[in-house]
Amino acid sequence: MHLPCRPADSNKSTFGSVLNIAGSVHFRGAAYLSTVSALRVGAGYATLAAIPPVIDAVAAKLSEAIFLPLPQDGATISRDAVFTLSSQIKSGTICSFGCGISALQNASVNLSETTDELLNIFIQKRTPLVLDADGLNLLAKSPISFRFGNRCVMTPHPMELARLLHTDVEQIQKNRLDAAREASKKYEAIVLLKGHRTVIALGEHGEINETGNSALAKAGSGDCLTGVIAGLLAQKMEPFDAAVLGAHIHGLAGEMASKDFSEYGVLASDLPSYIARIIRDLK
Ligand SMILES: NC(=O)C1=CN([C@@H]2O[C@H](COP(=O)(O)OP(=O)(O)OC[C@H]3O[C@@H](n4cnc5c(N)ncnc54)[C@H](OP(=O)(O)O)[C@@H]3O)[C@@H](O)[C@H]2O)[C@@H](O)CC1
Ligand SMILES: Nc1ncnc2c1ncn2[C@@H]1O[C@H](COP(=O)(O)OP(=O)(O)O)[C@@H](O)[C@H]1O
Repeated sequence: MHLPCRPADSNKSTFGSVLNIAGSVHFRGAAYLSTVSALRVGAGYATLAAIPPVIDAVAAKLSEAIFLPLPQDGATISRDAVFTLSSQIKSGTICSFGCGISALQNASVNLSETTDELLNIFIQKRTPLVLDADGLNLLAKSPISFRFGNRCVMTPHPMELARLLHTDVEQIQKNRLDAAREASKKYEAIVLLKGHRTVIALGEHGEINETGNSALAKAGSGDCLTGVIAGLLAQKMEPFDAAVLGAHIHGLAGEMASKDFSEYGVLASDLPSYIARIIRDLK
C-alpha cells in the first residue's frame, strides 16, 4: 500500500481538509491530538469544530488549526451545533466525530439526539467519516439502525465494540476478526477494532495490523489514530486503505517513539511528530 502522492505542483487544497468535531470540558486533549495528527499525516487543512473552552485550549498549542466554534450545553456541544455544522458539511467533506465529545451522564441532555441528527447528515451528504470514542458510544445507544454505505471508518476499542454489538469484552476478544466483521455488516462500515494486533474488517474481508507496542496503551493514543485516518481520507485514500495504512503508521510511530522514551514513557502527544518521521522513512 502506498502513501498518498505529493505532487510538486500542489497547494494546501490539493491535500484536502478535515472537519474534526471533538472535545468537551472533560476531554480537551482528545481534540488536540486528533487535529494535530491529521495535519502531521499530510492533510492540507484541519478545522476543529468544538465548544469555546476546547478551542481555547487547542489554540494555545496548535497554531495551524482552523476553528469552528460550536454552541455549548453543559460540558459539550448543544443541539444547536447541528445547524452550525449542517451548513459547513458539504457533499464529500471529510469528517471525524467523537473524540472526547463526552457521553458522560448529564454532559448534555440532548447529546444523543444531536448525535443522531449529525449521523443522518453525514449519511445524507455522503461524507467520508471517522467515527470514534463517544461517537461510537452514542451510536450504540441510538434507536436508529444507521448504515454508512462503507464510507465510514469506525474505530472502536473492545469495550466500545462490545457496546455496539450488545455483548461483552470477553466475547469480542475471543474472535476479534469475526466481531469486527459482524459490526462491519451491521453498520455497512469499515470497522477497525483496536488493541494489540488491531484488525480491520469490511464485510467478510479482514486484515490484521502487526505494528505497535505497549507504548500505545496510554490515554490519547487512539485519538491520534483517528486524526491519522481522517488525514489520509482527506488525501483521497479509499476508507479501507486509509484504515489499514493509518493503523500501520500509528503502530510504527509508537515503536519509534518507544526507542527514545521507552514503552513506559511515551506520551500520546509524542506520537504526532513520530508519525511524521515514520512517513519520512516509508517514503
Ligand atoms: N486526554 C484526553 O482528552 C483523552 C480523552 N479520552 C476520551 O475519554 C472518553 C472515554 O474513553 P475511554 O476509552 O477512556 O473509556 P471507555 O469507553 O469507558 O473504555 C475504557 C475501558 O475499555 C476497555 N478497553 C480499552 N481498550 C481495551 C483493549 N485494548 N482491550 C480490552 N479492553 C479495553 C477497558 O476495560 P477494562 O480492561 O478496564 O475492563 C477500559 O477500562 C472518550 O470520549 C475518549 O475520547 C480518551 O481518549 C483518553 C484521553
Ligand atoms: N499493547 C498494545 N499493542 C499495540 N497497540 C496498542 C496496544 N495498546 C493500545 N494500542 C493501540 O493504541 C490505541 C489506543 O486507543 P484507545 O483505546 O481508543 O485509547 P484512547 O481512547 O485513550 O485514545 C489503539 O490504536 C490501539 O490499537
